[in-house]
Amino acid sequence: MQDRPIAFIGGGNMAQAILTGLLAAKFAPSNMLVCAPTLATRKALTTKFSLNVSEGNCDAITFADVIFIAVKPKLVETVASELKQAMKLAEKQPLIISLAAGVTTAQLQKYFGDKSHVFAAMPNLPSAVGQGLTGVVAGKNCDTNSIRLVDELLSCCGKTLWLKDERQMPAIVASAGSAPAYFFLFLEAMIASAQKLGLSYQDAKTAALQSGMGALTMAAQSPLSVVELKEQVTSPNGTTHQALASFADNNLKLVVEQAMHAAAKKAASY
Ligand SMILES: NC(=O)C1=CN([C@@H]2O[C@H](COP(=O)(O)OP(=O)(O)OC[C@H]3O[C@@H](n4cnc5c(N)ncnc54)[C@H](O)[C@@H]3O)[C@@H](O)[C@H]2O)C=CC1
Ligand SMILES: O=C(O)[C@@H]1CCC=N1
Repeated sequence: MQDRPIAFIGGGNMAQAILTGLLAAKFAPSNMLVCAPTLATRKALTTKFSLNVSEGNCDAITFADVIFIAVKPKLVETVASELKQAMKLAEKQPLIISLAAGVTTAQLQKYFGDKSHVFAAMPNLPSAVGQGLTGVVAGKNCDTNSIRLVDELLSCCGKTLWLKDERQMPAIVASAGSAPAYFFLFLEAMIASAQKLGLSYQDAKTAALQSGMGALTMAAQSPLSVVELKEQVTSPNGTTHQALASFADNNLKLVVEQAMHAAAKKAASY
């Protein structure tokens, strides 16, 4: 699998996160092509990863048999019409894996043609460190072998979640695609508060990060529920109780619910 030629349309944040995950899983940079319109991006990518770059998206068709679409959702249709032409000329049906939020397999099938082999995937940024979560749905023409291949590829970047019902995709966008940003925001707020309480930036960051990593590791490994773990931290009328009461007064759960609904609603709007 590691010697398969793979191309990316778009070389931004998400393409680079998946690339980093694949390279860490021993994919050869010489088997990777990134098609990016801006010279600065192409130069940065060659310097950082020593892989192939091209200004023209259609080079992806001759180069690869797996193509990640890593442009903004609104650009997928435009990019697809370019690639569709090249696919016709080359008489090739590469596997198309869209990373675009909210773009469905039915839309992809329409953009790339009825015979195309499309996957709608929703990864997240921790793919770069092998800790990603990718929700994924296969289009109607994808056979067992291509599903297995896509699963193996995405698994190089973390966990995969194959959705039985594509209507769940906005929920995956809200709870995985966008979610790393919620944790970064929470860390940002904790670091700033710890500084106000007297810690240096570095100590505040260490305290927040180590507590976060410790809590997430426990939540992943413990047989106890997150509610039970939370109770283990909370002494009756102690310090944690005061903090949690303040969160409750400010309706943190509702704040989170509203934020995730807003993300899901946006995903369903593309
Ligand atoms: N950033 C994230 O955490 C996640 C992003 N995604 C999805 O990944 C896709 C890309 O997002 P990001 O990487 O964050 O955006 P980005 O803005 O970092 O990267 C997009 C890249 O596409 C390039 N581009 C623009 N027009 C192009 C064209 N016609 N042909 C080829 N390349 C073109 C841009 O130069 C840019 O480098 C989006 O659809 C987004 O929904 C999905 C999950 C997580
Ligand atoms: O913010 C966005 O639209 C993209 C999709 C999920 C994460 N980033």
